[in-house]
Amino acid sequence: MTSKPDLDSPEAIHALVEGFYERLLNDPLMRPVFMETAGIRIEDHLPTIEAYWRKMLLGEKGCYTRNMVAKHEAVHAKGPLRPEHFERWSEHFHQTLDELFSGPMTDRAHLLADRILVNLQRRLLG
Ligand code: HEM
Repeated sequence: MTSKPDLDSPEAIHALVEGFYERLLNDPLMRPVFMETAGIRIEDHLPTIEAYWRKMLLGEKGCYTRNMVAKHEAVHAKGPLRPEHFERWSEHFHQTLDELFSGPMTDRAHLLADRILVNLQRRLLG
């Protein structure tokens, strides 16, 4: 068995985001939230998500400075997010991580995602 790399570089984060969004956008529950409700432009959105994770995991400063909660509040106002969206987001995120990476930074990404998701869900759904 070949060991997997850790999620410890911008290149690794790029691969994570590509793999994660491939799953999200092929999922009939999740795709409409991104493509219809929010109407994202993939070519703008994916670099934003990468910047967010570079900030969170690599501590890169200045790359992501927006208010991500407000962004989700705006999506939720246009088309309500439900508990199953949060569950599915989480499944895809953790599965992508497990498939591609392992190591201390990968563990940290699993933990961070859980923590942020719980907070976001509480803010949006109460
Ligand atoms: C139910 C679960 C989630 C759904 C359906 C969801 C969906 C979305 C959508 C549609 C956008 C695009 C907003 C826009 O540009 O109008 C977005 C942006 C974003 N999401 Fe999520 N999201 C979820 C959970 C999360 C979680 C748990 C995180 C972090 C761990 C996260 C991080 C981000 C970030 C950083 C952005 C970029 C915001 C910006 O443009 O500055 N999302 N999300």
